[in-house]
Amino acid sequence: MSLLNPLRRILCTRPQVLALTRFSSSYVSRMRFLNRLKQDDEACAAALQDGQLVLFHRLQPLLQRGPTGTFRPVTLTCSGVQTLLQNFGSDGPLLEDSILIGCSDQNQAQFCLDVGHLDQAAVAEFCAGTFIDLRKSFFLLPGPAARLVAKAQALLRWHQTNGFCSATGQPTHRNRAGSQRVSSSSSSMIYYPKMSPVVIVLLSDGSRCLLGRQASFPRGMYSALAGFCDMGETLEEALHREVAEEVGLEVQDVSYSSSQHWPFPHSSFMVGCHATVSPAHTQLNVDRSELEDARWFTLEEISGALQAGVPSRGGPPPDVWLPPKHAVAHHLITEWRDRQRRLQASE
Ligand SMILES: NC(=O)C1=CN([C@@H]2O[C@H](COP(=O)(O)OP(=O)(O)OC[C@H]3O[C@@H](n4cnc5c(N)ncnc54)[C@H](O)[C@@H]3O)[C@@H](O)[C@H]2O)C=CC1
Ligand SMILES: [Mg+2]
Repeated sequence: MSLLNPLRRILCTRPQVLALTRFSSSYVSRMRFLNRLKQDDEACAAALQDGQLVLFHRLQPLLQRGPTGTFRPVTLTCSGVQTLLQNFGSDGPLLEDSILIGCSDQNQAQFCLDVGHLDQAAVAEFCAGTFIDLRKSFFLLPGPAARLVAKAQALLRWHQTNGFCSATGQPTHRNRAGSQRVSSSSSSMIYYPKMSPVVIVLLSDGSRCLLGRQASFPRGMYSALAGFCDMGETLEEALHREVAEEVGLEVQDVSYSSSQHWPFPHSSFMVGCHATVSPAHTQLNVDRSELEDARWFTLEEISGALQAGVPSRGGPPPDVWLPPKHAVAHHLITEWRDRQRRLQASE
């Protein structure tokens, strides 16, 4: 099979002019465009014809190393995917399984498609890319691309596991964009993709911050405390409860920092907060069934660990290292370090 010619035809090498680019390229126009595609199946089908597609194979995204050595998702045109499917003897309707995931800066609708029924190595070779496990991909890709493939994989997974109505057992059917599924029974129940809310908190006693590790974490990695919100709880209640359960402390002030969609293992909505405990009450009582260890860390220790970064594979990991850049835990720890430095400088 000749690689280069089909490749040239199928890869999106430059932005295409869209019928729908009559909108201005502003953020508001893009968001309204996307919202319309979720509601209007015909408009969505038309946008797919001019859209970009990111391929997955059994939930692994197809990546490619760019000229500067950085990874990026392989992006194909609609006709490119059709060519690929024909080449591999797959029939046309599969393209309709694609799911809307976003809109490029050039107002081009972005979709994802899982070709898990095709030969993985052959598709990868055809597209001059590699299918890479999502956890690895997430940290190889730059931020916006990492978020896009994480969202895509979460949606693909949700569709693959929500084919039936949980009330009646009848099949569910998706809309064109893949933003919902409706039960085919008389109940017409509508299902939307789900995320589990998780609160993640960096505790400070004024001069130190608290990090913990679960036995399942990679060796030596410490992170901020996190926990799933229970039904009926506010975020603040979940935060107070998780800290009490995991390390036996009572939290004082809480402030919101930032949030992120976390695809591992099953789509959590992480809400990142800072909180304080009284310097007089910092004695830990760690629940060893939840955490293998939890400790207070000084500014020097945190600064050093941030500076050292994530250990490379192969050699023995350091005693303590911190979550990588794309994790909200990393963001919280960096914010704390910067705030402590400012405080020290102003003293
Ligand atoms: N992005 C980031 O920076 C970080 C993300 N995380 C993520 O936060 C999440 C929660 O942290 P944990 O300390 O594990 O939570 P956790 O302290 O609530 O303990 C997990 C346990 O909670 C129970 N649970 C209750 N509701 C659940 C639900 N909706 N889904 C799954 N389990 C549920 C299960 O028994 C599970 O074993 C994890 O998925 C982890 O990957 C954790 C640290 C850093
Ligand atoms: Mg926890």
